[in-house]
Amino acid sequence: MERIYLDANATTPLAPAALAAMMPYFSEHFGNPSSQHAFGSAPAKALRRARGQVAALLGAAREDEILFTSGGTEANATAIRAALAADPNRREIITSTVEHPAVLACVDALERDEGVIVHRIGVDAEGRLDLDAYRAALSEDVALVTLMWANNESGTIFPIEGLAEWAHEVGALFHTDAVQAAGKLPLDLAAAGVDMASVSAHKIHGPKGVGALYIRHGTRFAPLIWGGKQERGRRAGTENIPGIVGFGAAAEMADPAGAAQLAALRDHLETEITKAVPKVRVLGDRRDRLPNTSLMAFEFVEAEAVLMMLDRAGIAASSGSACSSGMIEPSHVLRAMDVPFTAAHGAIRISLTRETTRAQIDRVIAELPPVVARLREMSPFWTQVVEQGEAVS
Ligand SMILES: Cc1ncc(COP(=O)(O)O)c(C=O)c1O
Ligand code: FES
Repeated sequence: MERIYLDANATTPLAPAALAAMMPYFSEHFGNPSSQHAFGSAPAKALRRARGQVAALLGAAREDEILFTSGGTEANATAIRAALAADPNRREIITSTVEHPAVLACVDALERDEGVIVHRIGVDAEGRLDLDAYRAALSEDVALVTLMWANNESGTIFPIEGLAEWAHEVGALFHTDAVQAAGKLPLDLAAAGVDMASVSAHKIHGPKGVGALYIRHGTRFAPLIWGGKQERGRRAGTENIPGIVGFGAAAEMADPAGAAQLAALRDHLETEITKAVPKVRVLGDRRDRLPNTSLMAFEFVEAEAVLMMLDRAGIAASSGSACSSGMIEPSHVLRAMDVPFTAAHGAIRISLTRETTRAQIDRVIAELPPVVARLREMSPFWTQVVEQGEAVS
C-alpha cells in the first residue's frame, strides 16, 4: 500500500538535494566556521552561501538581515524578546488569538512574569483578523505587533503589509510568523515593510531544528542567547552548519509560484468531498488561503476516529484538536473561529506537499466519505439528526 502524506503543515520530507548538500558538512567539512585556519573556510563559505539563499527566498534587501536560529519557535521568541528589550518604555504587545503556541505561550509568560500587557485580537468565522479591534489596541505604549502571515490550521492569510503600516504609525515594531507562508506564497519582505519575520526549514523540505529570523537593517535588536560572537553577536553558539546548508538548499529549491498550482488540487478535493459527504463545512478564508491547506469540519464525527481510519487506509492527515486533561478539545484556532462544537470536533486538516499528486487526492476522495459515513452510523447525535428528518445536505 502506498502511504500518502498529507500533513505538510506539520512538516515536509527532506528534499534529497538538501540532504546531499548537507552530507559533506557532517564529515570532511566539520570545521568551525569561526576558526581562522583552513578547516574553517569551507564551513564559513557555506554559511555565507546559505544566508544568501534564504535572503533570496524571503526577498530581503541584504543578506545580513538573516539570523539563523534553531527553528521557527526560537525565531519567534527572539523577535518578541528583542522588541521589548529595545524600548523599555513600551510595555504592550499586540497579537492574535490564533497564533502558533510558539508566540502565544511566549507572550503568556511575559504577561504572567513580567507584567507585559498583551492584546489578543480575535478573528471571524473564516479566521480573518478583527481589524477594528486591532486599530483600537494600537497606541504609543505598544512595543511590538506580532501577527502570523498564514495560519497553520485554517490556512487563512492575514493582510500583513497593511497591518505593518498601521503598527508603524504608532512607532511599534512589526513581527510576523511567516513559517507557513514561506515557500507557499511569494514573499518580498523588503517591500512588505515588516521589521522581523520568522521562518523554519522543515516546512519547506529542509531539515528540522533550523530556521531564521529576518531582521530589517537598522531594527532595534537585543539577543535572546548571549555568549560568543556568532551571527554578528546576535545569536551566540556554534552554528548548525549542516542544518543551515540544508536550509539554504531547500530555500533555493522552493517554488512559491509553483505552490499556487496546489490550490487547484486542493479545490478539487474540497469540491468532491462536499459533494459526497453531507454536513461538512470548509473552514478558513475562502478568498485568501494558503494554496496547500484544507480544513474541513465533518459534523457529528470525532476527528481522531476519522484520522485513525484514514491512517489505516494509508492516508496521513491531522486534526484540529488536542487533548488536554484527558478530554479532546477543539484547538484554540477552531475556538477562536467560533466553529460550533459538533463541527469543531470533526475538523480534519489536509495539507498538501509539492509532491502531492492528483492520483493521491483521488484516493482521499474515494476513502474519506465512507469513513465518515461509517462513523456517523455509530453516532447517537447523527441518528437523532436523521430521525428528526432534517434535510441532510
Ligand atoms: C505558524 C508556525 N509557527 C512556528 C512553528 C514552529 O516552528 P519550529 O518547528 O521550527 O520551531 C510552526 C511549526 O509547527 C508553525 O506552524
Ligand atoms: S487524542 Fe486526539 S489530540 Fe490527543
